[in-house]
Amino acid sequence: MIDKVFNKTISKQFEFDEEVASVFDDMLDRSVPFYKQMQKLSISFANNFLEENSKVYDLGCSTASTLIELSKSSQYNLSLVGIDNSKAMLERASKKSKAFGVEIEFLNADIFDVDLKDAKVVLSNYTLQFIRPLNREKLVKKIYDSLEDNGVFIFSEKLVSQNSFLNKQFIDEYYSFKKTQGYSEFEISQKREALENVLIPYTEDENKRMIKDAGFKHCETVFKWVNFALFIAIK
Ligand SMILES: Nc1ncnc2c1ncn2[C@@H]1O[C@H](C[S@+](CC[C@H]([NH3+])C(=O)[O-])CC(=O)[O-])[C@@H](O)[C@H]1O
Ligand SMILES: O=C(O)C(=O)Cc1ccccc1
Repeated sequence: MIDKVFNKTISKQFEFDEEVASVFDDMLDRSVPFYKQMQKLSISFANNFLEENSKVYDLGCSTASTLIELSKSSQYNLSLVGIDNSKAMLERASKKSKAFGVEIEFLNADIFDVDLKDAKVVLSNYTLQFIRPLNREKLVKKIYDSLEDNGVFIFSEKLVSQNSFLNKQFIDEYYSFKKTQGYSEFEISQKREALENVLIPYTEDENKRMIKDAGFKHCETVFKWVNFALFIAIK
């Protein structure tokens, strides 16, 4: 379904509710520059670290597109766990994975409440940005502690620039991108307001600092378009 969530006047904060879940794949595809390419890259980097029966967690799995694509691309039988605190998202995820014949264990829970044991790969695309700072740092430490030796954390995030002049250009570029994707100025500004204090982006350096502080030995930016980036962190 086509995303028209912000085509009407909205006074509440952004939520992953039934309405958002029902149009989510279209929303992500049209709102995140190079979303599909970054998803493909996260899958191919993940595949390099996986073997038979490896355990993979997707934190904030939404409708499970990444885990489904990962399973389809892998030569191995994987143990896949998708975690999301939105019931509406997981209902869709469950239907979709059944339709594709992919076995995934779904946990309708807060990421903080789940034990990520035996993790070889932890994926989290565009989800840390919704976790409050301080908690975000704690979560990344928990991911580090849960990963097996040489395990990897692959994540993508919306970014801000440290430089206020460039930051304004980042925002302008992103809004022109959204216009090319068919969103109106009204929809763009409504969504911006709804996301205020809900989506809290870090700079690229802050993300890398957080990863290093948690103990990861290496962190690389794998892909970047203006204010969106994919990172890989190796334990
Ligand atoms: N504390 C939390 N605990 C569990 N889930 C959470 C929490 N906070 C947010 N979520 C969930 O994280 C997901 C973020 S969307 C991820 C896209 C996906 N990775 C994709 O590549 O398709 C990104 C976006 O909408 O920008 C939503 O489904 C939330 O319900
Ligand atoms: O930051 C924005 O304006 C976005 O639209 C990013 C986004 C994409 C999909 C869900 C939530 C936020």
